This record gives sequence, structure tokens and C-alpha cells, in this order.
Amino acid sequence: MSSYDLIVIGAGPGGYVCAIRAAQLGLKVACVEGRETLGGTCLNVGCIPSKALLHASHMYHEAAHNFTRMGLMGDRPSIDWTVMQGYKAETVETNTKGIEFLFKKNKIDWIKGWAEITAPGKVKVGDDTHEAKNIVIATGSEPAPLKGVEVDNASGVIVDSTGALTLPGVPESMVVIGAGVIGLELGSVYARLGTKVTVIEYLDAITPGMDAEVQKQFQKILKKQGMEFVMGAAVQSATAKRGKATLSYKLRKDDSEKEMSADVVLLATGRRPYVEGLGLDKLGVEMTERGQVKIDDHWQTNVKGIYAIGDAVPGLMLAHKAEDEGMAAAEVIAGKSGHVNYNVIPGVIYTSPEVANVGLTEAAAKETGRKIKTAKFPFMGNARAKAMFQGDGFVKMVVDADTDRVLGCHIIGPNAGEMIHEVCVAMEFGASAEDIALTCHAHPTTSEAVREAALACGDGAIHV
Ligand SMILES: Cc1cc2nc3c(=O)[nH]c(=O)nc-3n(C[C@H](O)[C@H](O)[C@H](O)COP(=O)(O)OP(=O)(O)OC[C@H]3O[C@@H](n4cnc5c(N)ncnc54)[C@H](O)[C@@H]3O)c2cc1C
Ligand SMILES: NC(=O)c1ccc[n+]([C@@H]2O[C@H](COP(=O)([O-])OP(=O)(O)OC[C@H]3O[C@@H](n4cnc5c(N)ncnc54)[C@H](O)[C@@H]3O)[C@@H](O)[C@H]2O)c1
Repeated sequence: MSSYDLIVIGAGPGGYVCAIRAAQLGLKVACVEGRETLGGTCLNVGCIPSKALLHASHMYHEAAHNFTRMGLMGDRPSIDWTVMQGYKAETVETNTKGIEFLFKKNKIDWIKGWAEITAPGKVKVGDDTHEAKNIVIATGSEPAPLKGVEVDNASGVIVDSTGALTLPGVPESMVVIGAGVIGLELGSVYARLGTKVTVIEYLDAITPGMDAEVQKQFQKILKKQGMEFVMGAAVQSATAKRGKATLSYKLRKDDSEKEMSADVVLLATGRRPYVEGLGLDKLGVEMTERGQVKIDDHWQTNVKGIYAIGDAVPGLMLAHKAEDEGMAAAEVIAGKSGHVNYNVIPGVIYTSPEVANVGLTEAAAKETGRKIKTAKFPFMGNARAKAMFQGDGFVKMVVDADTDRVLGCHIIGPNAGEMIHEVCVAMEFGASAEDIALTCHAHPTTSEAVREAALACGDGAIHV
């Protein structure tokens, strides 16, 4: 039996960052991970492999559609799926090995196996029980099931996001259930590689929670790229037979039932916290109605010395939110004052164009009762975006009309996922739109569109 200042359970972005920060602050730390490799959902079957496939499929799409427009002539590349899968696996491996290196560097013990908290301060892994002054639950999430839809990733017919990353080949047709982030990112991968992709969404708009103008423009662009949408439809069932899937859904507007068949069905209707086998029931750890671990302002559960972070607790299910909570919880445990500003957490969808947001949508800002103003700048007025054939999107600022303080920003366009951080920093500093407008931005960059949107909050943008 070994004893630690802190045992972190789960080595995803929440857990491994928490372990590293705690070790940097002088604590003796171990991290328990049940998977073969470190990095959690994000590195193994989430953010990283999906971004590798998004990158490869984007390159293929550019070569097929835009190269000749730039005078780059020659044969269109063909897809070697085995090599593409290998590239994805290598990308994942270099990252998971990177975390192993960081653990060694920071003298963090990696305890291999599945953990159970048998009592406060006691973590059982296999036959060994380890002692810890503090425990952080960072066990993440898993795909949420949908009644009537039986996922079997091994068959490659009805799959969740994990199965969609390792299909045996590029299918001819795919139905995606759910027009959320996973559905649209992975749907984009296959649509670019030539699959006929149909997205079935329960609501009337895609990507719930995003600014309404972005939702509309995003769907328009995806349609132009060949993705088809069935909106306002509740999926009833999906069954696999002889390597094909049949799916039935009900249109909400008239209750009519329809059927559709495809080579692959991807279930992407959300994720749920994963806390199985931890023994939280017996410990009396309070949970929310949605199965999340309840925590206080310091990420501590109702049981003293047991903390929880990341996808396992309420809030956005994002890797960087988990990382921030991991750092903050480690700081609290080390006797410092950890902090996460939940009002400034960016969200990015890595499609092409990218979609990024931070802060309040126009509708949410109005709901606060404030007087607000909004301003939009289209990428059509941005030279760099046009050179990349990406003039379709815009930057939208949501600003307090009385104080000019930036409340939110919504971008659909090239590099949106990088550009959003300038607004995050501005919001952290309580900046006004004028502060951004007065900041010199290099030309020609797509970031100029952010400045132009800020200028549009005042006397006007220049290039429209
Ligand atoms: C396809 C896909 C793409 C995504 N892309 C993005 C993206 O681009 N950007 C983004 O911000 N987010 C993305 N996400 C979400 C992101 O992966 C999660 O928000 C993030 O991984 C949560 O981190 P976490 O540390 O809370 O949990 P996880 O990453 O889920 O890690 C939890 C770890 O705990 C381990 N574990 C669980 N129980 C135990 C136990 N009892 N004992 C030992 N180990 C245990 C699990 O094996 C797992 O490795 C994506 C998710 C998916 C599925
Ligand atoms: N780039 C990123 O940051 C990234 C990428 C992938 C995943 N993630 C995270 O992973 C989590 C899960 O993603 P997700 O896309 O599975 O969930 P989501 O909640 O983003 O989207 C699920 C969608 O499915 C729809 N839906 C639900 N039930 C349905 C039904 N019966 N029929 C049709 N549609 C239905 C919902 O209305 C919603 O639009 C998200 O919280 C997301 O933050 C993030």
C-alpha cells in the first residue's frame, strides 16, 4: 500500500492536468487510469483522432475542389483508408506518449487499472488499496444511449463516435443522428471523403445553444457542401441487417413516420457522465438528476477530501473546461485559490469553415435585461479569407450598449478557432469593443475581421 497527498482517478484532460499541476505545487501524486494509454476520451477517441481525420479529409477536399482554381493541376489524390487510419493512430500515440513523459518528468505515479473509492482517503485498484489525503474524480463521460438504437462499434454499421473513428472503410452513405458537435464534425469528415451524409435532428436548428444567426449560416454552408438535413425529427429505431442499417423516425410537425437506410448510422445525441464502479453510492456522494457528481465552488463533493472535475460534473463537456477545473482543483488542494471563469470558455467546431464562440449569444444577452448592441463583419470583406475561398462567414460581436463592454463573440469562418482567443483575452480584461477596435491588427490576417466587427460596434467597419 502506498500513500499520497492526492490520487486522481482518470487520466483525461481533466485528470492528467490536475495531476501535473498538483505535482508542480509539491504534492505527492498518483493518477489511476483504466485504459491502456493516458489522455482519456480526448486523446484516445475524441478531440485528437477526430481532428486528425478532419485535417486529412479537409486536405483531400481542398485538393479535389480548390487546387485547380489556384493553378495546381494534376491528378486528384485517392484515399488510402488504411494509411489515413495509420496517420490518425500515430497522431494519437505521439500525444498519449507525451503525457507518459510528462508524468515521469513530474514524478507522478501512473497506477494502471480501474479504481474504486472504498472509503474517504482509500482507493482500491485491483488487489491493492492506496491511501490519499485527497481524491479527485476525473472519470469523464461516455456516449449516451438512445432507446431503439443498438450501437455495435465492432460491426461498423450502427456506431457511436468511437466506432465512427475506426470504420472499416469510407461508407457510401451515412445517417447521423443529432446535429451537435460530434455529428457535424464526423459527418463532415465522411462527407468530404465522398460519403452521402444525412443528418437527422430532433430540434429545428442545428448546434443547440449557439447564436441563431450562426446556426442558420452554418447549416446553409454545410448544405452547400452536400450534407443533407432532416430537421424536427425524432429517431424511433435503427436496426442492422446484412451490413446495412434501417432507421425510422417521426416528423414532429405531423407525427408522420418515415424510414431511411444507410451503410452506417452514427449515433451522436450527446454524452453522459461515467462514474461506474467508483462506489459513489456507498460513499454517499451526492449526484445531480442528470447523473453528474455534485460539487461546490471549490470542486469538492459533499464528502470532505473527495473532489470532482471535467465531464463527470455539471457544465460544458469540453476538454479545456476539464483542464481548467483540473488546474484549479489542484491549486485548492495545495492550499492556493484556484479559479475558473465559466463566463469565458470558448467553444469551437472544427469543420470547414470553423465555428467558434465565447460568452453570451444575442438571445442570452437580451434575456439578462441589459441594453445590448450587436455588429457583424462578413469575411467577404476580408482579403485573406477570400484568397482561401472562405468568404462565406462572419464575425458577430455582442456588446453592452451602455458600457461598450464585450459580452460575447460568434465567428463562422477560416481560423475561427484561433481567432476567438483574442476576444477571450479581451473579455477576461473586461475590455470594450472600442479597445479591440483601437488595437492594431496585422494585415492581411483573418483576425482583422474581429477588429472590423469591433469597429462596427462604433463608427463603422472600413471594408464593408
Ligand atoms: C469524438 C469526440 C470529439 C471531441 N472533440 C473535442 C474537441 O475538439 N474539443 C474539446 O474541447 N472537447 C472535445 N471532446 C470532448 C472531450 O473529449 C471531453 O470533454 C474531455 O475528454 C473530458 O475530459 P475528462 O478528463 O473529464 O474525461 P475523459 O477524457 O473522458 O477521461 C476520463 C478517463 O477516466 C478513465 N476512468 C474512468 N473511470 C475510471 C476508473 N474507475 N478508474 C480508472 N480510470 C477511470 C477513463 O478510462 C478515461 O480515460 C470530444 C469528444 C468526443 C467523443
Ligand atoms: N469541437 C468540440 O469541442 C467537440 C467535439 C466533439 C464533441 N464535443 C463534446 O461532446 C459532447 C457530446 O457531443 P454530441 O454532438 O454527441 O452532443 P450535443 O449535445 O452537442 O448534440 C446532440 C444533438 O442531438 C440531438 N438529438 C438528441 N436526441 C435526438 C433524437 N432522438 N433524434 C434526433 N436528434 C436528437 C440534440 O438536439 C442535439 O442537437 C458535447 O458536449 C460536446 O461539447 C466537443
